[in-house]
Amino acid sequence: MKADKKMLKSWVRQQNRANRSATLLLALVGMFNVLAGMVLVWNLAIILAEVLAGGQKVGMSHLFLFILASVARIILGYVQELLAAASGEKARKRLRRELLARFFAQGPALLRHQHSASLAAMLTDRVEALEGYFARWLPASSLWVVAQWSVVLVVFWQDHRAGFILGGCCLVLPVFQAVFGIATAIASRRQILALNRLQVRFLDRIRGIATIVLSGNAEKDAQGLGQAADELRRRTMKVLRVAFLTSASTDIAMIVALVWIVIDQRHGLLHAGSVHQMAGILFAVLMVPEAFAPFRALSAAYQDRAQITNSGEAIQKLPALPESMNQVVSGQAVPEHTRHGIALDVRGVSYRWVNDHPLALDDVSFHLEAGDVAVLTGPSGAGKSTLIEMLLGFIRPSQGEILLGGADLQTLHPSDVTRQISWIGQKPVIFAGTLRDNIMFAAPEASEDQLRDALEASSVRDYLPLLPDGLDTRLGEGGFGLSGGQAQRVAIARAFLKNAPLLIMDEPTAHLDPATERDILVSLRRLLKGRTALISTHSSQFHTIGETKRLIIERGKVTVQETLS
Ligand SMILES: Nc1ncnc2c1ncn2[C@@H]1O[C@H](COP(=O)(O)OP(=O)(O)OP(=O)(O)O)[C@@H](O)[C@H]1O
Repeated sequence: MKADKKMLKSWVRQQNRANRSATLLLALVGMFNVLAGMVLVWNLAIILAEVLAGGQKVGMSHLFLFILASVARIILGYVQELLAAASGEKARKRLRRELLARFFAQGPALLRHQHSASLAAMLTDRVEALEGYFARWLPASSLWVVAQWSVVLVVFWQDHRAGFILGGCCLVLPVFQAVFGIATAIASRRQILALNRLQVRFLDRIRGIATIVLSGNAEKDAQGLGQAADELRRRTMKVLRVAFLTSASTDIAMIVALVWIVIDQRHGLLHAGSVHQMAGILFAVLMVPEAFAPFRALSAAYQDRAQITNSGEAIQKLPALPESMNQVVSGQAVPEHTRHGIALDVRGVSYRWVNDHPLALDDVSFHLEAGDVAVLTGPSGAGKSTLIEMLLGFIRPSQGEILLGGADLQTLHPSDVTRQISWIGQKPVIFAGTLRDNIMFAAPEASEDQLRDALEASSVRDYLPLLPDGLDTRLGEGGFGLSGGQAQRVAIARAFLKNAPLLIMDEPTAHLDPATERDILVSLRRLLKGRTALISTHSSQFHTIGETKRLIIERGKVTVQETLS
């Protein structure tokens, strides 16, 4: 728990450092704004004193300085807004890049312990909610003490008694900050948790809409959703109430300072000996709101501060980037492959998902020569998917090593690993976009000739006439749907285009009927030529695909390892 807090603090410090120059620039502009405010109020006080003294001509220089300071404040305020928006946007872009890198480095393993709705919300809502932290909280927190106490000092220099009163009232503000700050942090954290619960619940319901309707539970489920939405509403109202109380307490302190100074200075106000004396008292009174403005900006951004802790905690739960992603290994080995494929060596590999649970992989060893086609079978839960995730580089062995083309997977940059491997899973992901986009996604730089060959070899060409716009038909959410077999051919076409020397497949025909499976096997046979392959499957049809090795895995151990002639 303590270690988590330490990590969170260091992450927040790292974010603050990354935004330091923008924060300092904003604070500097804010300080100029405060100085312009002093010039404005001083000249206004003199003009008012001259008018109140009766009949005296208003000095043109004071009027000019008053207008100049007013225009300067408008311009500085505008510049502040622009800089704040730019600073918030830059920080959000940086965070999204960091998050995406972590998501991609983890791959599918991430979805085993995080809900996809939480991940989507983290990348969108949570990062968006940090805008205020970078754009408002950081500049306000670095400016408020300096800005507020320079106003108090200037008032003190003009009128000692008024300066003392103003300073005294300002001293109670940190107490309010401590009390309401804790309350805001708690309320805001509860609001985020309620929002997350609603998002997860909502996405689950949308995905399972058919199951819910067919089970006759639609109304009950809608009530559940309504309750979750109501909880979020209550939590949000609580955050707003605390924010209102913080703002009201600052206003009370300001009114007390104002009334106190006016009562204390009433004799001077009514019987001032000179315009200068009257201007001094008016200046002290008019500067009261200016003295409280920096704290008001700070308390308005207090909710934003709570967001960084909430988001930071969620981001910290994500696994860190693998070290090889952050460092450039000089002189690192490069995997070697031949025109037959690439060699794969798995040596004494073990892995445990959860401490105290049995090993998911227990001292697994096997060797594939370039061009070998290994069919991996075993009962459910034996460790096939765990092995595949490890070969794809998403998880790392706790013991043993994996050599790809003679190079240790651990020492390779993840992009070097992915270049060597094509992966075909049970259900390929079809993105919203055209069929062409979906296939070219594997190799965006591929030529039209290469695309044509991939369409031919994968048999995608066979169903093109059935699609309304052929290759340009829009697929995915809101687009045209593909059957399981057609979608799997898209995955095979991607693998042809990528042309990687190692093919890894995880039950590529699991959801297909026997006839479609046979068709897919024809395309896969073509794909296997000149490549090494490891195919995890429950289907006996794969024993006819040109298998050269047979591996059986049970309870995390390779129990059978045969080389076939
Ligand atoms: N994220 C995880 N957290 C904890 N345990 C896990 C996790 N993923 C897998 N396991 C466990 O590891 C073991 C191997 O699971 P794995 O998914 O690799 O089996 P499999 O052979 O691919 O099964 P199937 O054929 O059903 O897909 C199982 O006991 C499983 O419960």
